[in-house]
Amino acid sequence: MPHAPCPNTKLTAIVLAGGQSSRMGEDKALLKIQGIPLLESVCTIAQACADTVYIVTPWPERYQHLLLPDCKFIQESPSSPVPSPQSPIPSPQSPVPNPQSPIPNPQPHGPLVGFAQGLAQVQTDWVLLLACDLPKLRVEALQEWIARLDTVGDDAIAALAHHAKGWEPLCGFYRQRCLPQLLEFINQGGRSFQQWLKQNSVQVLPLLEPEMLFNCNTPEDVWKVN
Ligand SMILES: Nc1nc2c(ncn2[C@@H]2O[C@H](COP(=O)(O)OP(=O)(O)OP(=O)(O)O)[C@@H](O)[C@H]2O)c(=O)[nH]1
Ligand SMILES: [Mg+2]
Repeated sequence: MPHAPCPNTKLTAIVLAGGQSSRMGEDKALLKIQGIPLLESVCTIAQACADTVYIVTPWPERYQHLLLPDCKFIQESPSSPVPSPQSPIPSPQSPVPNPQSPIPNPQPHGPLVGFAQGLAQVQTDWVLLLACDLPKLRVEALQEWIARLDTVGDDAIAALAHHAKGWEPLCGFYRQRCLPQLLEFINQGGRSFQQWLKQNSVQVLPLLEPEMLFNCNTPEDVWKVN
């Protein structure tokens, strides 16, 4: 049953779907978990939490057949890592390439650059960033986090869960106004979320349901959830 959107939440969601899925050996976004492609389930949850959902990917044509009502594709630009006045990234409304045309397979820049290209389109103060490989996401847990955003200190650029390996960057919240410093970090060659976050103030979100962050990277991971 679809969840009702959070009232009064001016939030945008960005779902990243441009990874190589090299450990999985097939595109994780299309992988069916309990019969539903992962990208579809993650976007359904994103829509229950946010007013606008963007999917950042270099290959939107791959996902056109999925049930993604009202999600907007942002086609990741392969030639320019970050948006600049000379090379604006296409607007989310711009037509996606004809599926009949040859499928480009550019080398992706990695999730940090994908995120920056998405963030450049965002109009709300806060953004929920999600990987597309999170089969155990829960709307209620995300909504609990959303309810805390009003209390996040002004100096924090993000509100994220923290675990033994560091911040969980691909299931959490960022302030839109962090874009200039993110672009600066990327322009200096930075590509690591953890390195970028180390340079900034980040608020910790309580991780009440650690299993929610389980991400499906290998075929063995799929057996655990299917
Ligand atoms: N838009 C975009 N998303 C990316 C890019 N690289 C990774 N992602 C996404 O980031 C999330 C986490 O990616 P990983 O779990 O590291 O997966 P991956 O890079 O696809 O897989 P591996 O090749 O096995 O590391 C997934 O949602 C990926 O689709 C990128 O260059 N662009
Ligand atoms: Mg992963």
